Amino acid sequence: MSAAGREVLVHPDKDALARATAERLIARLADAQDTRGTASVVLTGGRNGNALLGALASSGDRDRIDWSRLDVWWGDERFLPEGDPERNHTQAREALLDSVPLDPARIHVMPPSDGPYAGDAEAAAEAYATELAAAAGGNPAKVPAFDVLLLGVGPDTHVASLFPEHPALRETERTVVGVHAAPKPPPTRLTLTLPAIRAAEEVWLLAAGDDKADAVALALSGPGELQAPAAAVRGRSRTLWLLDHTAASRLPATD
Ligand SMILES: O=C1O[C@H](COP(=O)(O)O)[C@@H](O)[C@H](O)[C@H]1O
Repeated sequence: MSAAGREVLVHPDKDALARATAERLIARLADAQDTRGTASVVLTGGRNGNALLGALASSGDRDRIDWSRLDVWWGDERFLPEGDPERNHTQAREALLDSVPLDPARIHVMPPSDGPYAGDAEAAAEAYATELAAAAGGNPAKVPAFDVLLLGVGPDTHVASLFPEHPALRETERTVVGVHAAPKPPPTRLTLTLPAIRAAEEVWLLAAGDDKADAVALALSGPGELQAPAAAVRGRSRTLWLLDHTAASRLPATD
């Protein structure tokens, strides 16, 4: 199925979606490493992102990825103290990162709220932007050309921490910004901006379950970008919507 340049793949249920996406990601990252020596992935938080990481951890193929040559970044983070169970980093560690031999220097965590940027989300965002720019290798986008950037889709169509009608969505210069008064807790967050997301080679959006069906239908119906952030993201070479049957159930029927 294709919707305005996007590919839409539908899996039977949430578990099948997580397993199939894990295998797809292993193949994509291993291929990048065969070609270039290294690979990069941008992780998402949320239920589907964590289910994917769990499926990666339990895949028999997982060591086709050379974990020591993988750069791991985040698309957004909840601005909370280090180790807080609601931080996307904490959840990713539990689901996958603590069980694979990653190079600690290649795990690029967004700063917590209790470190050197205590309580200052703007300073934390700037620090992450600096880290991205240092790894960009001359890319004018000031971020690396990520091989795969993963995004969960919220029930309101938010992706990363870009919420409908929020100021962060209008950002055209900075690659990372602080988000304040987010409609989903916690209210303070850090997020990649649209220009940073659109610098990725491939963007993969994940959605499963009935509470995502309206968001998926809206985002793929050609809405305004401020109204539906999920409609505003795309990869340079590929934009892939990876859904389960329930999340896809309100899309228009195709022949
Ligand atoms: O808060 C967040 O939510 C979104 C979507 O999460 P889900 O549980 O509704 O799938 C997630 O993509 C984002 O990274 C996270 O910070």
